[in-house]
Amino acid sequence: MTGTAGTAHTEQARKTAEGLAYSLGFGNEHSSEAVPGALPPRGNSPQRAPLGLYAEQLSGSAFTEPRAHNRRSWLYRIRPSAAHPAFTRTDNGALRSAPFTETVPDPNRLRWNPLPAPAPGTDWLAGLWTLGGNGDATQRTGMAVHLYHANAPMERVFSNADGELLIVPEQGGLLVRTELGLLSAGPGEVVLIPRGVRFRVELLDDDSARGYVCENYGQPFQLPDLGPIGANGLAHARHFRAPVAAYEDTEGPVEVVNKYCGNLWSATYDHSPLDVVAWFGNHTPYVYDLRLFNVIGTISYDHPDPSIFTVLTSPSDTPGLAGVDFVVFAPRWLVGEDTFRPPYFHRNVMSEYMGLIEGAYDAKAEGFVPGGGSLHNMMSAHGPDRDTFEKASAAELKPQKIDDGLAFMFETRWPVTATAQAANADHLQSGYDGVWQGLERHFRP
Ligand SMILES: O=C(O)Cc1cc(O)ccc1O
Ligand SMILES: [Fe+2]
Repeated sequence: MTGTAGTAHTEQARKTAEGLAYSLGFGNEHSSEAVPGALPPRGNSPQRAPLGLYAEQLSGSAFTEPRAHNRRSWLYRIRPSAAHPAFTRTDNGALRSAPFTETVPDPNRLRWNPLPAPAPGTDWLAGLWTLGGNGDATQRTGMAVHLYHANAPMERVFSNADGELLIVPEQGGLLVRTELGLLSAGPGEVVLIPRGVRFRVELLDDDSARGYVCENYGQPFQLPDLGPIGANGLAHARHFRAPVAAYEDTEGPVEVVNKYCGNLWSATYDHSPLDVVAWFGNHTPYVYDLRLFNVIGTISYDHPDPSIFTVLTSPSDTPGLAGVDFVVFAPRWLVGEDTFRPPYFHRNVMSEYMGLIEGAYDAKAEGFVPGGGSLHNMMSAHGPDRDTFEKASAAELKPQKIDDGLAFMFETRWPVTATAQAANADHLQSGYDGVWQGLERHFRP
C-alpha cells in the first residue's frame, strides 16, 4: 500500500466513521439488524432463517456457565463461518504469546520509549509488537502487553481465539470493522474486541496509528463491583457502545488470519467473513471514552489505592484477585488535606504495566512519555521520582485539577515476563533506576 493510496483510503474511512450509530450498554442483550426482518422473531435457529441467512451461535463462555457470566451472540449471516478452506501457519511477526519463556522474569524496573516507526505498508496486525505477559494462552489464563504502530489499513481480517483484545489508541484514530458492525475510536477511547470476533482495522488519521493492546487470555473483562461506592460510579455501563449490524457482501479472495494458541494461521476465503446481516447477544465489541470515567477519590485525606480507578476487571479464580485490571488515571481534582498527593512509594504483589495516552503522569516528572511504557513487576519498589517527591512534599495543598494527562495501567496478578525483543530493544531506556537516585535522607534524630 503506497502513501497516496493510503490517504484516499483514510479519507474514505473517516467518512464512514462519522456519525456511526451504536447500541448502548455494557453486558446488555443487544440486538440489531442491517436489513429489516433479518432477525428471527422467536427462535434462535428456525428451520429456515429469515432472508435466506445462516444462523450461527458464537459462544464466548461455556454453555453451562452461570447466567451472569454466560456470553454468546447469535449471528445471521450470508454464509456460515464453517465455509472456509484450511488454515496454514503464517509468520507471527513481532507477536508473541503466553507462556512467555524467551527471558527470565526480571525484578528490575523497566521503561521503554515509544515503538520506532514501522516500515511502509505495515497494517495494524503486522504492526503489533509484544512486550511481554504471563499465563498460558492454551489454559485461558494470564495476559499479554502488546504495542502497535501501523501506517496502512488492514485489507485482511483478523480474529483471536486466544483471548479478548483491549485496544488503547495513543496516536491516530481507528475504524474497526467487526463481524457485528463498525466502531471508531481515537486516543482517549478504548476498543474491546471479544475472543473470536473477526475484525479489520483501518486508519483515520494521516495513515499512522500507535497504541497499546492488552490481550486477556482469562475471564472476559467485566465492570468491577462497586461495594460501598453504591449503585453508580466509575465506568458507567451506558457509556459503553456496541456496534450495530453492518455487513460486507463481497465475493473474491480475502485473507483471514486467526491467532490460535499463540501462532498466526492464515486462510484465503472466497468472500468477506464480515457478512453478518443481523445479530443479537452479549458477546459483542465495545468502544468506551475514558474521559467519561466517573473518578472517585478522597475528599478528606490520604491517597486511595488506584483500584478505585478500575475501568474493567478480568477476575481470576480467587475473589478480588484480578487476572488483569484495566485502570485509568483520568482528569480529576486532588483535594486531600495533609496528604502526599502523587502516587506513593510502593511495592506490590501485583505487577503493573503503565502507558501514557497523552500529556504527563503525576508520579513522573520526565521520561515517561506518550507511547512509552513502564513495567514495575511483582514486588519491585517504585513510586514518585525524585523531582516529583520533592515538589509534592513542598506543595501548597490547595485544590488541584489534574487534567494534563491520561495514563493507564494493566495490573495483573502474575509477573510480566518480557519478550526477547522487549528486553533487548533499542527503545528500552537505560538508567531508569536513576529517577530514584538522590532521594536524600531527611531523618536526623
Ligand atoms: O504509578 C503507579 O505505580 C500506579 C499507582 C498509582 C497510584 O495512585 C497508587 C499506587 C500505584 O501503584
Ligand atoms: Fe504502582
